[in-house]
Amino acid sequence: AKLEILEFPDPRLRTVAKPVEKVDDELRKLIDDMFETMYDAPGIGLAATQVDVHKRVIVMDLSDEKNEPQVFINPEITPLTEELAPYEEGCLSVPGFYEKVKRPARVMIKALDRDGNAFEIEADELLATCIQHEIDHLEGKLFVDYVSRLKRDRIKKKLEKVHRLQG
Ligand SMILES: O=C(O)C[C@@H](Cc1ccccc1)C(=O)SCC(=O)c1ccccc1
Ligand SMILES: [Zn+2]
Repeated sequence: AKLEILEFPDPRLRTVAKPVEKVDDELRKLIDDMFETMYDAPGIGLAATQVDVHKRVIVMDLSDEKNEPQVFINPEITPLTEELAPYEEGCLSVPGFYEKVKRPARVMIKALDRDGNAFEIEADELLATCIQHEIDHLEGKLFVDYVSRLKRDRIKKKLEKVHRLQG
């Protein structure tokens, strides 16, 4: 089922997600619903926090054909370089706004897959940017936290107005 995506400045987006205890069929149902929600948005990533489920689960698919789904459960990230790479990031929880964010260019990710098996991958380019953006969501952080307060307040005002008009 398609899930509702929370939008900034909803305070629930600031919740710190808890580790997954058990990778079971219930969790796999959530994962499938997250993929359906992400592909429909459309987006290339989605963290459980964004659909108001505060568990450390991320789904991603960077492919053009939308046929390379990736699942990261209880992800742990380690920067592999001090080099920072800039990227014009978007966010399904901050619709219509894009801001340049600098993040470590190469990272190591350790996580569980949808069957609960541990894996480890090295990421660079968009995969590195996106996984760091998603892990931020699990920590209650948003990409707007990296821009000036002035810019963040402008984005907040604009989205609050849109939400008021939506009633
Ligand atoms: O809010 C999210 O986590 C999803 C976000 C992920 C992300 C994109 C770009 C840089 C960092 C993180 C998005 O998917 S925003 C939408 C988007 O970027 C996109 C949508 C369709 C095709 C390609 C990109
Ligand atoms: Zn986001």
